[in-house]
Amino acid sequence: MNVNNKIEVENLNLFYGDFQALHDVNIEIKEREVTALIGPSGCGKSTFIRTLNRMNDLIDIVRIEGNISYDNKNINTGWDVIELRKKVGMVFQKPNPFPMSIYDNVAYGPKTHGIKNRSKLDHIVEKSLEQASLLDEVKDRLHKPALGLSGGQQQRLCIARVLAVEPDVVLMDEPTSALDPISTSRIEDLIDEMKKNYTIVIVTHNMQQAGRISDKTAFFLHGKIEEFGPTDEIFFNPKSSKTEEYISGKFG
Ligand SMILES: Nc1ncnc2c1ncn2[C@@H]1O[C@H](COP(=O)(O)OP(=O)(O)OP(=O)(O)O)[C@@H](O)[C@H]1O
Repeated sequence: MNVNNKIEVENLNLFYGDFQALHDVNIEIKEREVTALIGPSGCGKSTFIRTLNRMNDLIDIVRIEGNISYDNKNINTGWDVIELRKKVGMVFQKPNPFPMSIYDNVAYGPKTHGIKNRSKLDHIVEKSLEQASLLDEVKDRLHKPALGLSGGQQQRLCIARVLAVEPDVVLMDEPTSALDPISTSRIEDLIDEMKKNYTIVIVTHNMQQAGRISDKTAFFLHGKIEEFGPTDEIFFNPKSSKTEEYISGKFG
C-alpha cells in the first residue's frame, strides 16, 4: 500500500446477472487528487464509481469479484456500509435536494449521525454552505424550500449536504451535465477548491472539463480501463491508439 493511496481497486469484475459490465479493473486513487473517469456511453463509468461506496449493493442482480480498499481496509469486510458512505460521499447527475428547507437538507446527514445540538448544527450548515460556495446566495432564506433554488444552486446544495457529514472522498457522477455553463464553471471552481481537503473522483462526458479539473484520468472502454495516468499525458501523449481516437473525437 502506497501511503497516499486513498482507494485501491484490484482485479475488479462486476456482473449484472449474466452480463459482465466491468472487466479486471485495477486502479489506485491518490489522496487529494481529482481523478476523472471518461469514456463512451455504456463503458461502465457509473457502474465503477458506484462500486466505490457500495451503491451497487442496492441492485439485486449485481455480483462483484475482486478487492476494493479505502484507507487500507476492504470496503466490504473492513467498513460498516453507513460509515463508508459517510466517508465516501456521492453527488449525482441530477441535483436531488430533499423536499424540505435549505437548512434541513444540510442538517439532515449530521442529525442522522447523532448531532442534535442546535448551535452545532447551525455551525455545520453555515460552514458546509460556505464550502460549497452557496452561503452568500441563500443566507437570508435558509428556511425556505430547497426546491425553490435554481438547478446550479441545487447542485451546490447537494455538495454542501455531502460536505456536512465530513467526508474524505467525494464521488461525482456527471455533476454538471444538467447545468448551464455558468453553473458548470462555478462547480468546477468549487472542485478545484475542494481538492485541497478532499479526494475527488468524477465521471464526466465533457473532455474539456476533465482536462481543466483533473490530475489523473482513467479512460474506460467496454468495461475495462484502456488507459490511466496523469491527465496531461492521457490528453496530449496517450499510449493507446484508442485513447487518442476517443480524445480527438473519432468515436464516442
Ligand atoms: N441496473 C443495471 N442492470 C443491468 N445492466 C446495467 C445496469 N446498469 C448499467 N447496466 C449496463 O452496464 C453497462 C455499463 O453501464 P454504465 O451506466 O455504468 O455506463 P456509463 O459509462 O456510465 O454510461 P453513460 O456514460 O451513458 O452514463 C451498460 O451496458 C449498461 O446497460
